[in-house]
Amino acid sequence: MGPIEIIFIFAGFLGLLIYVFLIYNFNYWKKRGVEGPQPRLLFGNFPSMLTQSRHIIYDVNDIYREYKSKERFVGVFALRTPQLVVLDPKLCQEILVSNFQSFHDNQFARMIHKDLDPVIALNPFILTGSEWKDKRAEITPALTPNRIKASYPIMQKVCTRMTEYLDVETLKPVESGLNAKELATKFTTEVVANCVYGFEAEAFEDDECQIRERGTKLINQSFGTQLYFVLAAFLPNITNIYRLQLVKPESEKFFTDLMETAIQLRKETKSDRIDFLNYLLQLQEKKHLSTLEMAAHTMTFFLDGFETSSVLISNCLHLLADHRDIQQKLRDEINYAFTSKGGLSYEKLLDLSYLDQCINETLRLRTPFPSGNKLCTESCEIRTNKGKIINLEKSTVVMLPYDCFHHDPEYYPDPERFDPERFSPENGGVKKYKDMGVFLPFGDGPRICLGMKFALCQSKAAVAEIIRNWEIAVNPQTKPEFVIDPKQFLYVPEGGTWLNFRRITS
Ligand code: HEM
Repeated sequence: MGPIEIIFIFAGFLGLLIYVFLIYNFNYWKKRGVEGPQPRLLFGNFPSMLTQSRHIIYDVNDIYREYKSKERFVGVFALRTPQLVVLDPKLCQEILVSNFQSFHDNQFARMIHKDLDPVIALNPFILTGSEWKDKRAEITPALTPNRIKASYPIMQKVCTRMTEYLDVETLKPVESGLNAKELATKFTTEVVANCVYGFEAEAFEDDECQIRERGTKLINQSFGTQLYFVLAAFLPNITNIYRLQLVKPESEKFFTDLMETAIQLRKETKSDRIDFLNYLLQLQEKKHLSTLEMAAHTMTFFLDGFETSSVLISNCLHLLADHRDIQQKLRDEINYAFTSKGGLSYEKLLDLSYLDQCINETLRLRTPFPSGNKLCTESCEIRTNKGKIINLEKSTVVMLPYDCFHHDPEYYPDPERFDPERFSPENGGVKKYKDMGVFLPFGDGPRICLGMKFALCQSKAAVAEIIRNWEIAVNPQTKPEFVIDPKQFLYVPEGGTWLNFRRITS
């Protein structure tokens, strides 16, 4: 046998091995009697994970629509790894709330290692088991309604700064309009920097604002990291064998230095502002936290807080710009509550029922986190539609497709329509949908979003400020159809949201 033949035989053998490796798991769900779509070689049931030709939630929606009338859940393959997709909101509620002890961790926890990435590993979203419980309890008092109320004057100041910024920007002869997401991110960066670090980020003054840039690029997005995530989808155990540092060392240093400066400044100025930093300093004294631990706490606020809320704000502005009648109705409500002396007080802001409806309808239609991926932490039994009991193995990833529930005509008639009336008090308000388990923008149960009230407050403050002062319209540069950007994890449109602003008050 010559060398060419040997190479051919070797290549054929290797090809066969890879083929067997890719498909040998594909009968995993069949063996257990769980229905589901046929996986494709290499791609499994979520081809978009590899091709990135569309956002993965579109693949999930296709499966949901095909199976939801037949099954409570289906077995799928993320490339080659078995996962369960929940189709029944009642089962979703069980996983999030009543059977929480069997699903208390997030899948993402597998990817992060405390010794390598301490600034993000202490985020409650990442933490697992009792460590999660302790850190969540530690951070919860920082986000009580009283503390949010105390931060509201800061938000109002940032609102004024945003209007000044818009006054200047809208004078510029730019045909493309303004990028709503950019505007919203400037706003949330400034609010979070002020509330967390106690100083200004100068996000409106500086297009290359350091805090924002560093925050957005905190997780290394190199080709190597992306490859690691894809490999982890093929071979989940790789995260135990080869551990990758996700945060660049210079970014970690930037945020710990920032924390040190913030602490020093607060001690020097002896400010008694009841903000997040004030709470952290009390916590540091009580629990002797290191600067790194303090920085990790601020990262929780920062990472979870600025991007998600800016997605909500920009999507809400987009929908309002597209529905001028709803925009005007909202403006009337805001103007009625606004007084020239006190502006829009915290209590009044939270009392604006139509604003609340518009925000909830945006969260339904364009859910920033379109799904939740939970880990089965303790094997348990789940029941199929026909009453058959399936034993779910420990470590199985369970996908909760929030976006699919939010777009299901069975729960929301004419689901693609932006209709804030769905959430009116006369129609049962948001409670009706929460009770049905079909309104989940913030998740539910013991792990429900910790910053929900803060997020709603800052988002409402920004939307109210803009709608009161500006008439907004969609600029033609915005794509007519909202297609989620496949390269983003959150719900943002391809091509961005571009809006025209016309001043109505001076
Ligand atoms: C519109 C804005 C936001 C949305 C849509 C959102 C959504 C979510 C969702 C879906 C989860 C997962 C819940 C689950 O596991 O079931 C979550 C968790 C979390 N969020 Fe938010 N979030 C937002 C803003 C914020 C803000 C402003 C903060 C901090 C100030 C924050 C802090 C957290 C934390 C710490 C967790 C982890 C909770 C835990 O695992 O115990 N979020 N959020």
